Amino acid sequence: MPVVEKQDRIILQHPNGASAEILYYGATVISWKVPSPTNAEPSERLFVSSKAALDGSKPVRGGIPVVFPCFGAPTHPDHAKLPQHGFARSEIWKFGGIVMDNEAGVSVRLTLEPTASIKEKYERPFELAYVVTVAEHQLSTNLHVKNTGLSTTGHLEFQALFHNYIRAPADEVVITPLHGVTYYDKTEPTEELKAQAKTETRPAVDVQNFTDFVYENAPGKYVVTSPTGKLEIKTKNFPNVVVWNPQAEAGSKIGDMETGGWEKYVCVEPGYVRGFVSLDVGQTWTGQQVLTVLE
Ligand SMILES: O=P(O)(O)OC[C@H]1O[C@H](O)[C@H](O)[C@@H](O)[C@@H]1O
Repeated sequence: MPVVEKQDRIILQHPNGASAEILYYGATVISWKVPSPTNAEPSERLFVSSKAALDGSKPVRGGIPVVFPCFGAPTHPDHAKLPQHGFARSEIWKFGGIVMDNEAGVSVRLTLEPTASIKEKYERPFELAYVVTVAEHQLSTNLHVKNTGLSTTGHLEFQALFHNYIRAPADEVVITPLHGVTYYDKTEPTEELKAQAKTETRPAVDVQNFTDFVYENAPGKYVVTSPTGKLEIKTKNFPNVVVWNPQAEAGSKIGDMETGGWEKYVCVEPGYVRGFVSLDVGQTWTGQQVLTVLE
């Protein structure tokens, strides 16, 4: 059975060995094991902290949390009552059916509509559908956002991001090609400095120091390279990418981060987080990423 439904999660199994696990909580992909073109033995490509809560008590520290409708602390009046990174990563999604189940890919849909707990803090009408697909060397995630409102409720304004925790030795991993791209540095101490546009000068971006950079007008296709593997991230409708690694400086202050966890991953997070997507009534926006194992 290539799609296995358990009480708290769905497991996708591709006939050639790749697999993924998705929690209903947050629609969080918490495991992606995949063979590489040169090694038929599937290996885990995502990082999940051993201290992460997987029981729905708090967002998962690792895997691929879905960030919606705000990235970071809310800045839009519609999001004012929401926690950091919004509610999508901490709500229970529904199973919306199998989309595809063959050699080309094994794929399921999860859905989220306003629940009582969302309505307490967020009033906009919306529908989310999240489609996760496992192929031989690939994992694709697609987020479809629909404005289900009436003409009187107006535009749906939101941010969205896939918070990928890519398993890799943080002292050796590099991300390309970001040379020449404008970015904002969230590690700066003041709001004024955080808002200052900088230009990336490195041909290959590393995270050997505490890094929390939001790249603007990013190329949409990235390669994450380390001695343990090479991964391509190809995106659609995500003009930004965030590169985050807290290193010991900030990582040791994160309650659900295992000791030294920051040495084991880099977050490369495609998103729409500078400004807002503005969706007219009845319209749907789709953000997509395709992760391909190259080595
Ligand atoms: O601790 P969390 O709410 O999961 O956020 C973890 C991190 O997410 C993103 O990468 C942000 O750019 C960081 O500033 C933030 O620290």
